[in-house]
Amino acid sequence: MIDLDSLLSSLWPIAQARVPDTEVIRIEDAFDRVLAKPVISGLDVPGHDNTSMDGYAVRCADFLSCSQFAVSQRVPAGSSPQPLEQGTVARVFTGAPIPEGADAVIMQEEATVGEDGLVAFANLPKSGQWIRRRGEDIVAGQVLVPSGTRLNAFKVSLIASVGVHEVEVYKRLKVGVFVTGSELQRPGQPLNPGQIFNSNEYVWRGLLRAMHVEIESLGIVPDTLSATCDALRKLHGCDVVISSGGVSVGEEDHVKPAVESMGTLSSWKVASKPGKPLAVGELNRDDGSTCRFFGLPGNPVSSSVAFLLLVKPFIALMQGHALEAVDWRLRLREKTADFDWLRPDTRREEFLRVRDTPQGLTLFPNQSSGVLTSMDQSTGLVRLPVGKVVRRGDSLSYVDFQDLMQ
Ligand SMILES: Nc1nc2c(c(=O)[nH]1)N[C@H]1C(S)=C(S)[C@@H](COP(=O)(O)OP(=O)(O)OC[C@H]3O[C@@H](n4cnc5c(N)ncnc54)[C@H](O)[C@@H]3O)O[C@H]1N2
Ligand code: MOO
Repeated sequence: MIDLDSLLSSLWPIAQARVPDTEVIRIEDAFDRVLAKPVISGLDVPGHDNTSMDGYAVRCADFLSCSQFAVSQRVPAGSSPQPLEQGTVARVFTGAPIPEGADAVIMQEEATVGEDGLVAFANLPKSGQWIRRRGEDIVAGQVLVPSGTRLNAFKVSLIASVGVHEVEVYKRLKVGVFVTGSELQRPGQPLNPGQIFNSNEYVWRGLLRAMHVEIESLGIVPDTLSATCDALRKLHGCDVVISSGGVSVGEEDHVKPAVESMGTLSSWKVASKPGKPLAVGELNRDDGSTCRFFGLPGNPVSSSVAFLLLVKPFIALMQGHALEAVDWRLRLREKTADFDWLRPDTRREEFLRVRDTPQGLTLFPNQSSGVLTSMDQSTGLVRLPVGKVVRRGDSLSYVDFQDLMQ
């Protein structure tokens, strides 16, 4: 039996060593993806000086000698103006380019057009007023979005604003999942005697979705060696494969032999409660490459805890996230126990489901690894060293589910 710290230390470098593939995709498809190559603007935005108001483009110096002006040209947005004739003004509309020679815009609300068509203005213009300058938003050559950025709506819009329609992003990780157990039934289907519903898969699905990975699920796989081997063969093209159940020592537990027949099993027992039977290994592909495999225990709490402590951080590291952001051991905080725990496990460290309250940590009354409500009703886990007796008032290491799930 390997201790959890040793297992994590052996796994993290494997995840970090991954060189991610990239692909070029259209910006319409780029939301939530991570840029592999920076987007550099090829142009200035705005591309020309333009007016931010409907009104008149003027030359301030003309106001020294004139008080009424002829309108020498009309410039809608999207047109290309002539240089401004001396002593005249140009009718301009929001977004229109400023004619060469003009150096201010006067809003039309401040203008009066006489019967003779000449325009007079209520106020003298200030040089530069109501002109949006070329490049005031973005300049050509500027790194608009650096690589490593997850693209949200604003960033994709920014990329579109400089006319780029394709971006190079990291390929999404593909995670294959299946659950083993002939007793399992899909939610929504009638339960036959002795059957239970598959709930484990939904913890993974929820957490994997937030990690923006691609999920390929085979759903429920019967407890036979051939069905388990088939499932592994179908999924071994994925980056990571996760299963639950069938990793203990019973005759119905086929995951270990199935993995051994298709690759290697590096460990299958962790000194952790819950989550002791845990098959960690790799599956060989035909081209000589391998795929990571995690066979989690079937018990719902064991499967959830093993996923949170081990699989989720592993995948996050593969995605290029920093170790400091991923390793939950750095999020452990000292909190006071508001409970006694007098019969600790003498061979495995324990992760107790607790609630963080103003009085201290309270213990969920049923710590059985089959009791899924203990996850839902708790706020986090206490990490207890092997054999540790807890008395009310003791200081304990606590990690919040928010930190584990984010
Ligand atoms: N003789 C021994 N028996 C067991 C040991 C042991 O060391 N010696 N370890 C126990 C521990 S600890 C755990 S954890 C479980 C793990 O067993 P498996 O991974 O082989 O899981 P199963 O037997 O297939 O299932 C266990 C339990 O969980 C339920 N289950 C399974 N899959 C799902 C699912 N997708 N959704 C909801 N519930 C699921 C299943 O019906 C069983 O009740 O082994 C102990 N036994
Ligand atoms: O380790 Mo099992 O995961 O305790 O129930």
